[in-house]
Amino acid sequence: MLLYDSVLFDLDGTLLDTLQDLAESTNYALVSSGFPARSLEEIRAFVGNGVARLIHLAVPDGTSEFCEERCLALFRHYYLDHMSCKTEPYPGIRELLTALQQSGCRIGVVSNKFDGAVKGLCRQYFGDILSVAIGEQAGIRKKPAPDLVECCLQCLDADPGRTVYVGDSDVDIQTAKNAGLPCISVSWGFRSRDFLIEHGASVVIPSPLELQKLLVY
Ligand SMILES: O=C(O)COP(=O)(O)O
Repeated sequence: MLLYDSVLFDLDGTLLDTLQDLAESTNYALVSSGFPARSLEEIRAFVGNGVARLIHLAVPDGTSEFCEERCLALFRHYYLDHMSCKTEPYPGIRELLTALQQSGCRIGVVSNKFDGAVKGLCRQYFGDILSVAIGEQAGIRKKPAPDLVECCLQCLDADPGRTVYVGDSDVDIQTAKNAGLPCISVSWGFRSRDFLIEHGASVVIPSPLELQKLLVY
């Protein structure tokens, strides 16, 4: 039995631990641009609002728009070639997705990462378990605007009244709210349980196995 007929997942920090590859690509772009590298913890805090925002926060204050754009282009190019070097699904995620799929759940992914990388990573790690994976693209506002979620609901032909959103960040809590969906926050990703509660999380789940027990029973 399913608690919800459809589940929309965030990608980075929720399904996949992408932090090492994001950090290495960011530091490649920074150092190639003559800027100092950033620590893993700094980069963890910068992720969640798309790669343009990540690079904007990572470059030194006062960097010109031209240099920031060039750094972003270096990042994108390098990341596409290195995005699955150290990236892995969190333990228990494949089992969770398989259990949902076998129970007939519609599963979508909604990410602020650029669309090409989102589709590539989802194909590589989850094959056809996921029905739809949507990332940042021209003409659709990023999360926390509800646009990507609405697009995903449409592609899945999902009933919003029977759908839940699952994510690891404050951006995800706000996105679910803006889209009118219930939100399950998860604390195995890039943000702590305390941070999520401070940012309005009503349900925080500590592991994919616990989430599986909640969603499939
Ligand atoms: O690129 C990012 O900021 C990460 O995006 P996500 O957490 O929405 O998957």
